Amino acid sequence: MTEDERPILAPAPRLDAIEIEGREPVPVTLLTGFLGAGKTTLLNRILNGDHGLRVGVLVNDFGAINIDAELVEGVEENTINLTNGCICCEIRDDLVNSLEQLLTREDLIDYVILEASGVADPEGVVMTFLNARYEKLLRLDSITCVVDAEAIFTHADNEELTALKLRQIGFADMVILNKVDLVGPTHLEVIDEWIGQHLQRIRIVNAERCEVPLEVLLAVGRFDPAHLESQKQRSENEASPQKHAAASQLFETWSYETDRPFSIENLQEMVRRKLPASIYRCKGIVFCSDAPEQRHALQAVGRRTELTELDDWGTRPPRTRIVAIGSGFDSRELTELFDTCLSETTSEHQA
Ligand SMILES: Nc1nc2c(ncn2[C@@H]2O[C@H](COP(=O)(O)OP(=O)(O)OP(=O)(O)O)[C@@H](O)[C@H]2O)c(=O)[nH]1
Repeated sequence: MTEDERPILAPAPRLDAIEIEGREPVPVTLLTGFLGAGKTTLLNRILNGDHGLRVGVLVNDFGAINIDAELVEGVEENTINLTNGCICCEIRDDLVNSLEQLLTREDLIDYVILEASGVADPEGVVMTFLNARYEKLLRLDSITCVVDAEAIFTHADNEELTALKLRQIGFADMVILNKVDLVGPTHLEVIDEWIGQHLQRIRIVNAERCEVPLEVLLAVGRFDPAHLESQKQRSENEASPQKHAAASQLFETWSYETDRPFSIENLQEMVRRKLPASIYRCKGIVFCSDAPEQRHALQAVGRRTELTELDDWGTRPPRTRIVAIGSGFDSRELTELFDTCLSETTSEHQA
C-alpha cells in the first residue's frame, strides 16, 4: 500500500464547536473488536440493563446489508445504521452526520454507544470523536474492545489481520475477553501472555456472553488521552503491515437475498461443514420453511454456528438477507452453497 492509498486518520478540519445551551457533553462509549467477538451481544446487554438512561445507538456493519441493526434490541427509534463501508475509512462522513443528528435532536439522549464494525481500525473512529467541533457536545467516556477468546488466534498467519486485532485491543481502555465458555484456562493464560508481549498493560475482564456489570461499562470516565497518544506513537513507529490497511483492501463482502424459504437443517449443516475458511463472519435474518411465521437469526463465526428464533415477520414480507465477510472467497460458489439449502417445499407465505 502506498502513502496515498492509506486511509486518512487525521481529524477533519476544525469547524465551530457545536454547543447546545445548558447541556453538558453527552458521554460516548465506543465498542470495538474483531468480527463476531460479541459486540452486539454486549450492546444488547447494556441496552437491556437497568440504568435508566436514554441511549442513542450507532451501529456500523461492513456488509451491504446492516444485519446488526436488526439484532439490536429495543431502541429502534434511537438507533442509526451506518452501512456499506467502514466508519474508520470509507464512510467517515456518515458517522459525523449521524453523530450530529443524534446529539442535536430535540428529544435529548443521555448517552451514546457506537458499535464499530468488526473490521474498523479504532484510531480513525476515536479521532472523529475528539474533533474540536464536538468538544462541547460529547465526551468520550471509554473504548471497550471485545475479544473472542476462542477465535483470537484464527488466521494468525495473516499479519494484517493480527495487526488489526492488536490495534483494536491496543487502543481500548478495557478488554472484555469473551466466550470463555469455549476455551480452557491454559488458553486464557496464553492469550494474556500474548497481549502482554505486544501491548502495555491493559485491563482485561473475562466474560461469557459479555456478562459484565454495567458499573464497569457506562459512565466510567476511563478514556485516557495519554494512552491514546502512546498508542498513536507506537503505531507511527511500526513498520507495515502493522499500520492499518483500509478495510476495503483487507476484506471482501458478499450478500444474499431471497424470498424463497430455507430448510433450517440444511442451512445449519452447510454452514457447519462447508462454509469456506476464507469466510471470517456470516450472519443474516432467515426465512425458514420449518417455521415460516418466525424470523430467525443466522450467526456464524468461522464454522461455529447459531440459528436463533426472533420475533414473527408480522406485516413484513418474509425475506432472507445474509451477509458474509472474508477474504479471497469465490462469491459465485458461496451463492451456490446457500442455494443448495433452499427448501423444496413452498411455504404458505409464498402462495
Ligand atoms: N459460546 C459463546 N457464544 C457467544 C458468546 N458471546 C457471543 N456469542 C455468539 O457469538 C456470535 C457473534 O456475536 P455478536 O455479538 O453478534 O458478535 P459481533 O462482535 O457483534 O459481530 P460483528 O458485529 O459481526 O463483528 C453470536 O452467535 C453470539 O451468540 C459467548 O460468550 N459464548
